[in-house]
Amino acid sequence: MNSVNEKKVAALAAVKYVKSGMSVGLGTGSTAFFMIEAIGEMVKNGAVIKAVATSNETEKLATKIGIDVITLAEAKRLDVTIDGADEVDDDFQLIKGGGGALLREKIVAHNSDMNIIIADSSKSVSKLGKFKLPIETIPFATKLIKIELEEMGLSPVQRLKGDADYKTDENNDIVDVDIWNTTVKLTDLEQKLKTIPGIVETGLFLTTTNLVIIGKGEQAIEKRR
Ligand SMILES: O=C[C@H](O)[C@H](O)[C@H](O)COP(=O)(O)O
Repeated sequence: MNSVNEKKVAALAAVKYVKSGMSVGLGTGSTAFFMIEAIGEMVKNGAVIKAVATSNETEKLATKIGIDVITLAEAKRLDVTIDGADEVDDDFQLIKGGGGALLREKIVAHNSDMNIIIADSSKSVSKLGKFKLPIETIPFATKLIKIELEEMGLSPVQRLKGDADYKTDENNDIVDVDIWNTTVKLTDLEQKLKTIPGIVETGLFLTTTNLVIIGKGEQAIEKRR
């Protein structure tokens, strides 16, 4: 079975945790797409769902299919958030932000009672870091941050869109770094990166995930923290 179908299998298994009356965080990306579609179906069938979107792209899609999108301030707290990941390890640690949505995703995850990560089997890894770690930076500081990241041995590359700098929904830059060979513990690395002024957020999600659902063939494999 190809990864697209595995994404759908995982997404549909996750949507079973969504009940009418809940406030739901909607993730971003090609796996989250199937979850948003399925929640749209629930709404069509009468479920009352209030949703907070983790990106402009997700907001557009959710609104188009009739999901009531509210602000995080209006929701205050979310019952559950369902989101994808670029990599997930056996300790429920993630790399996210391949699609540039890591900042809002991390804020929404932080404000959710339950966080479910959905992914196809290719995203499940024993060690994070084959996927480059996205770091969101303030444009004023990006060039100098890149120098610091270079000195840390992280081989930073600023993300581009065509010939121009890639911009996030918050109009920030993304610098992708290579953490595969880093000897620093991920929690320490995260802490260190966050002390550099101008780094807004990293795509390391180390503590927020409660449940991982991996689509493997026709099966949805659930792993609870
Ligand atoms: O910025 C994007 C998000 O973190 C996505 O959830 C992540 O990149 C996974 O996306 P996809 O499901 O398309 O592989």
